[in-house]
Amino acid sequence: MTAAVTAAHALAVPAAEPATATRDSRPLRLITCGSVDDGKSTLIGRLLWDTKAVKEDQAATLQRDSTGKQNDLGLPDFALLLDGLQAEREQGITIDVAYRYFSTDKRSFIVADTPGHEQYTRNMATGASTADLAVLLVDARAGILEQTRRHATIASLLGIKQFVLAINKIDLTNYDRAGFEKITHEFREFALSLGVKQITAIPMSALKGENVVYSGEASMPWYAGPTLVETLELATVRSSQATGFRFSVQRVSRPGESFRGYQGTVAGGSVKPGDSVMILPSGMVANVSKIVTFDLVRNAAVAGDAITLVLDRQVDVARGDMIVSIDSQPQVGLSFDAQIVALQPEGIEAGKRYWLKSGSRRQRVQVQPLAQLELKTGAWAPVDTLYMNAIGKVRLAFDEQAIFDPYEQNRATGSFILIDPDTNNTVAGGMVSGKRSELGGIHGGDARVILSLPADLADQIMASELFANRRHEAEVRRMTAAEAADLWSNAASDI
Ligand SMILES: Nc1nc2c(ncn2[C@@H]2O[C@H](COP(=O)(O)OP(=O)(O)OP(=O)(O)O)[C@@H](O)[C@H]2O)c(=O)[nH]1
Repeated sequence: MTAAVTAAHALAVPAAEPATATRDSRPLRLITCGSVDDGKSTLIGRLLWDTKAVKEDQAATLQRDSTGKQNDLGLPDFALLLDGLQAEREQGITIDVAYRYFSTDKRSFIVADTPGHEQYTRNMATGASTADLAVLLVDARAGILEQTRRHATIASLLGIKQFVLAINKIDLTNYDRAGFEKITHEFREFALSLGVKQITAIPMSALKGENVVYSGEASMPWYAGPTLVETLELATVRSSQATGFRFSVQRVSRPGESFRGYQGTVAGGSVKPGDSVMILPSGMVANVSKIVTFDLVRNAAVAGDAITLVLDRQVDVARGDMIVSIDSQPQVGLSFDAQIVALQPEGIEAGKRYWLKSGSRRQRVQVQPLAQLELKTGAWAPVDTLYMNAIGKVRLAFDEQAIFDPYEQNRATGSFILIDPDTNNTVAGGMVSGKRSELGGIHGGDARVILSLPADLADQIMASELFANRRHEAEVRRMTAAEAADLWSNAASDI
């Protein structure tokens, strides 16, 4: 066993729990992104190795598996550290993301380790990416690619404001300073169009460990900036979000006649016994009488806590309902605007009905693509279909009241995935920007169709839909075809 392995063991970080930091008790969460082969696995492996987060058994396996594959420094192939995860993934469909923990004496870190583009975007969108910072990997020889722009855009849509541009494999360009500066400049220009200002560009060799944990000064005397880990140590952890109490009911627990509790995870804000809450979508009101966890009665719970909530009266609460604070409520409505990332080759078709899943809620939704982001120019172009990997603005039209917060206010209650009912595939991940204030529900999207019918028949159809779906907010309008066309083009230009 080598000295390095012994040290690694001494400082090993438990796989299931983040290490406790000595200064900032909140770990910094980061994601790494880049194109295939930019060196993501090598970088994460290097981070774990150089911060001594590799456990003895892993280190021994790594040394063994790397035999014959060492780089010119005689170091193992760090990407192999992550291969175990791939095997896990092949066995089960539920593991989308693994979190790797490492720490320095200043703070602890959680890195979301997601192989491949598809799962990666999916996890961003389902809220697994609660990241404070994104590390964007670029191959120093290739520079900024469309994938770099896409990942930067998605990360910024997801509210990430701190970026590290890791210009990797700099050793393969002979540590070329001009090349590094050119890539940095190009990325800064692009990032400005996203409104991203906090960018640290670092020339790096993940393979050789230069400017990752240890300085690369010997090879790059021209670079006086921080290493990756120094940057991460100074990054800020996002403050908690701006919504009130949010609790999505996952299970109604009725172990006996006298006890009825609602189980789930707090998705925003906090709650304590005595608080007045509202159950959505019914709008019924109750007070919290007790908060229970698996072994304790608690006097408060905050975002992230898994609890059973007991109310002071018998109210009708079902799985998928949301219990919220009375004084700060989410938006309830039939039509919302959202931004989505299409994840499957079949794309997102106008008017097709999908399942939308957000927290424990699952609802039918009709999706109307409105515009697609052109990655080269940053402009939004009108579209009817969003193909794989496209980032688009859409309108969501529901049959029954939907409940969301704008994503920027609450990542959990503002994000969703779309599932194709025919294939059961997750076809998109999305973030809600807000409720539509104009025509409610399906009418915004369907106006063209319904209004092309004779006016009284249109009224009849709308009235029966209103009745069937309890669309309290919907507005029945009688219009001429020209008015309808105007309404539609105004709505389309309003995206
Ligand atoms: N010379 C050099 N090679 C590197 C560096 N970083 C990674 N590599 C090599 O580049 C190849 C790809 O690295 P990976 O870490 O597997 O890349 P990845 O981005 O994780 O690739 P995927 O897992 O396929 O997405 C491997 O052969 C690495 O050894 C570097 O800084 N310098």
